[in-house]
Amino acid sequence: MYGLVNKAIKDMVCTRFGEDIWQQIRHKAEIELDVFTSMESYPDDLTHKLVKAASIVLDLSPSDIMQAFGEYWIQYTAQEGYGEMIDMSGEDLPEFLENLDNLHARVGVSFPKLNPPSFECTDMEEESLTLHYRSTREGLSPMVFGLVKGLGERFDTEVEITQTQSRDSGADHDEFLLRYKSE
Ligand SMILES: O=C(O)CCCCN(CCc1ccccc1OCc1ccc(-c2ccc(Oc3ccccc3)cc2)cc1)Cc1ccc(C(=O)O)cc1
Repeated sequence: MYGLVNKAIKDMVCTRFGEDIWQQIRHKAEIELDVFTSMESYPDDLTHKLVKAASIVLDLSPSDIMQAFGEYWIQYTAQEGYGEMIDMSGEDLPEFLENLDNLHARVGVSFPKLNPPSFECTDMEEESLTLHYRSTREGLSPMVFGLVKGLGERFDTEVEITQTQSRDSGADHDEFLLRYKSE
């Protein structure tokens, strides 16, 4: 994952729990680095270690950590200069999700080590859609709940997300039913 992700995790911990909780998490994760370079690519394992250590130190489940991170990612990337990119990708929540693979393709042009997940929308109705999430990475599906919640806040749209299929229980990809109020 690009360092931007690890920087966002550090930033979320520092702003919400303080610097010394971050140091405890970094120590527990046995990570020497204290500064992550946004445009450098780091092993995915480093991010998994951070999530696991944060879950122990904060006494929260890894799923809670990933949901909180997903939500934080939306505001963090907007403040880190990707706000226009997000704004260009859709006028509303469904349109953004339909364009998300294109957004990743655009980022990937400049940053070839990007290994983005794929998001596909089907069964699109006025106030609902099915979101298919495919990733080469294991166990990050709780992050999708937070990402969608964060998008709801960004688009000022009430959204309810339920997982309808899960890789953990044998499906070939994760699937979510999204219900939202169209303004
Ligand atoms: O792999 C998985 O299964 C879960 C990945 C969860 C994080 N994604 C969230 C995607 C997303 C979902 C909903 C709404 C918004 C989302 O993200 C928008 C977005 C996506 C990518 C970036 C991005 C921008 C620059 C990057 O790299 C940099 C950063 C600074 C300078 C140079 C390069 C890396 C990602 C920014 C916003 C974004 C992402 C971040 C990093 C990677 C990667 O390094 O492969 C792949 C995807």
